Amino acid sequence: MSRNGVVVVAAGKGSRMGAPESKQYLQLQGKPILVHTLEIFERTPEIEAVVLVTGSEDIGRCITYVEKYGLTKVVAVASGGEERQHSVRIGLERLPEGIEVVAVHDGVRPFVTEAKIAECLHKAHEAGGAVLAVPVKDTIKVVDDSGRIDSTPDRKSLWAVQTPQAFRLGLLRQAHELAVRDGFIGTDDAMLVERTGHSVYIVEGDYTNIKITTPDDMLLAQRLLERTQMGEDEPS
Ligand SMILES: Nc1ccn([C@@H]2O[C@H](COP(=O)(O)OP(=O)(O)OP(=O)(O)O)[C@@H](O)[C@H]2O)c(=O)n1
Ligand SMILES: C[C@](O)(CO)[C@H](O)COP(=O)(O)O
Repeated sequence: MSRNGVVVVAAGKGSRMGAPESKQYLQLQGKPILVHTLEIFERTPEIEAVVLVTGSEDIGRCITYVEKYGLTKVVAVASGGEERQHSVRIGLERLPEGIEVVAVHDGVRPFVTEAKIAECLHKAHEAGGAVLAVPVKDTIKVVDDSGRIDSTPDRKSLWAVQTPQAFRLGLLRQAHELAVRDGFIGTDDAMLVERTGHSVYIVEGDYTNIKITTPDDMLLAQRLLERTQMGEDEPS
């Protein structure tokens, strides 16, 4: 059996949510968003170890959640960095020996499915790097600083990427080292791996795998959770 781990990053401040506390700790049906996310990885048989990265002030409550919710796969709770990329790098250092493929997942994406996690891991074993993504539905414009539309890229080639993003561990570590060397900060891990020249592949995901970012997303998340619990439609 292949050995896979996940780094769940949850050290952000949630400024766009504008809530009194970081959004990963907001409650959805009586449980923090982050716990909903961690429970999915707990249930996913392909995942052996979970490293949770959070704010230094939240380490204590995360350890309490690990015990309270029986999150037996969590092997470390680490203190994150200034940017998401720094938090990922810190998490990579806390994985157990022998992990071959690591997934990186946002703590605020609580609707990813076990099946999509498995598909992403499988593709990363095969190709080195794979990310969940969905085809863009809107027409996208490139706009300059004055608000004038500069161009309209062909939608056929545009995908909105999500997490998990899975990579062979050595490759992702090398990509992070290169980014540090060059002073490069990216908004996802695939960007760092792309810079190494290694190919990263898309695995088609679900539109329901949202990143809870703004207050509107909380309303949607509530409805998605109800739907999941009622065993309604398949994810879209
Ligand atoms: N220094 C950081 C910044 C972000 N994250 C995590 O990365 C994920 C995606 O980031 P985002 O949605 O941008 O979260 P925030 O940075 O918290 O939000 P905002 O940009 O609105 O402040 C979140 O789970 C967040 O906690 C992190 O671990 N460390
Ligand atoms: C990694 C990510 O969730 C992929 O969509 C996204 O890039 C995170 O970006 P953010 O700026 O931290 O929201």
